[in-house]
Amino acid sequence: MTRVEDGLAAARLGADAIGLVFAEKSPRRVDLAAAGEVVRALPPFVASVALFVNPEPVLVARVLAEVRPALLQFHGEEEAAFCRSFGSPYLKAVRVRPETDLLQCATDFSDAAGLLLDAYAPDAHGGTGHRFDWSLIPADLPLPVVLAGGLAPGNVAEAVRRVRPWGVDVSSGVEAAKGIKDAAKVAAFINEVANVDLQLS
Ligand SMILES: O=C(O)c1ccccc1N[C@@H]1O[C@H](COP(=O)(O)O)[C@@H](O)[C@H]1O
Repeated sequence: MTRVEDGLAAARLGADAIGLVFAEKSPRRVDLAAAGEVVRALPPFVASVALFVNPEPVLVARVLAEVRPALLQFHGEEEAAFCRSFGSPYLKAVRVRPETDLLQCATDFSDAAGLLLDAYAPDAHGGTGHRFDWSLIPADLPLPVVLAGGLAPGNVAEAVRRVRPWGVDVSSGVEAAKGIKDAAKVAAFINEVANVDLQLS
């Protein structure tokens, strides 16, 4: 989210959380002042998540102090000691390809709030709109999974049925333009998730 109105619209439509990108090269990058406005406008119980790619510790510290996100999300090559060094709950993003050992990732980041599983792309750390082969996700991962990567209203129901993640994360699949959300697409996405029949017994 780069705009208060997009954050509020997502919250009203039922999003559990919104993301703020602080990655240097992202077209969705938001500055601290705008991010703070988005977070302060959110209603109760809607979480804010600050995304980073190999950040300088001072940036994370400033974001925590000035924006006060509920969660940190690391999309780069950060190690667990770095992720936990801020004393805030975090998600570790893993870009999945066939050789990725997700059970080892869960061990390495055992104190993470969860693993965010995204598509691997050689030239980007996220926000690519690419999906990955969901069958690469072991059924017995000992951490909550947040599924990301190329999700959109047209495929999220299938993703939820097949992967049964703790949460789903979408960026480019619900945009009108980079950094600008399309409320109709956000509504369609959330509606699809809400209506998945998981046939729980
Ligand atoms: O959105 C970005 O520009 C971005 C940049 C660097 C790291 C992560 C980024 N976005 C996150 O990537 C995943 C997947 O996005 P998409 O739905 O495939 O576009 C998601 O967590 C985004 O928030």
